[in-house]
Amino acid sequence: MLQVSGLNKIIKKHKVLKNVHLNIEGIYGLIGPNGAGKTTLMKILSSLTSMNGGDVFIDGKNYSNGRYVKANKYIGYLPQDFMIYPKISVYEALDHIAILKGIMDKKIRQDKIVSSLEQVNLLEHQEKKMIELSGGMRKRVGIAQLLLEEPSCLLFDEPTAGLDIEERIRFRNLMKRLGNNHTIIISSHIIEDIEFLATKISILKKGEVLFEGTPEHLKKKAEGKIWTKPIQIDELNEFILNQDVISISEEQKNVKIRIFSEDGIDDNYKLATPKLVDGYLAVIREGHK
Ligand SMILES: Nc1ncnc2c1ncn2[C@@H]1O[C@H](COP(=O)(O)OP(=O)(O)OP(=O)(O)O)[C@@H](O)[C@H]1O
Repeated sequence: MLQVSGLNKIIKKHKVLKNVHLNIEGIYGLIGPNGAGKTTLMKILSSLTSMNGGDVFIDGKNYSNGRYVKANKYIGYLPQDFMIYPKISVYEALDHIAILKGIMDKKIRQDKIVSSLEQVNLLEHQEKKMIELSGGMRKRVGIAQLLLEEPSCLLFDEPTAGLDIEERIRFRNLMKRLGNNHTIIISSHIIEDIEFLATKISILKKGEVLFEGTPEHLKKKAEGKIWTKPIQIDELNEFILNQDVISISEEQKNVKIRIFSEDGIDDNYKLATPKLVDGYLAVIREGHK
């Protein structure tokens, strides 16, 4: 359990995080528009940048001095793009990082590298050069180097961005598995990934927490606001222009549109069960008022 309390961050006189309070547990989805402060928060938690006041607790113990979080041993951060030492092998890269992390005993280092590679399914690729790896495999090496220190919390910043479909699914399953014995924070704009992974969600906008709760709780925020209606395919353009269409689905010759509206527009619209994306929209739009 990772708790953030009263955290503030000012960059160039601009308040990027404003009195942020979070109770982070399980697989925690951090979502919000561009510039909301998600990456900044992750960088603060992993000691890569400072803060302007606030406390960070892991299992009840405070690891902050008000300026920096000092919990490197417990918190591992995977940045958006992980690429190191392109010309050496995966094993050599991890060996080098392990030494930098202060694991000097060769046998201990070997055991830790093998165990980390096993956890990310890369043992059979240990001889490959970093440059020969796909984007998803590189990210898995990024996780393996975090696991060398056995952190209890893993932070992933837009982990599936840029991965092809199969890699994305593989990477998502790996994160799900790691969630069995780690607290994980995932920042992502890909709502399907959050839907698949997150057991708890927070929404950040302009540095403020607008929502924290379970996926079910978030869906409830859009109850009574999502409507569907079957239309003819040639009417679609007009509806897209004039209504707040969230998605469309094809049903035989008809197209069904889903729209966001505070009240039903006319009797032809039927109230629909909200999805996670609808709850997100409801919270973000409420935050506009
Ligand atoms: N080094 C910096 N100098 C100036 N402004 C910065 C710097 N780093 C972050 N910011 C500003 O802080 C705010 C939060 O940025 P941050 O990258 O944390 O947002 P984000 O939620 O991760 O966005 P995205 O979803 O686009 O990755 C933005 O307004 C950004 O412009």
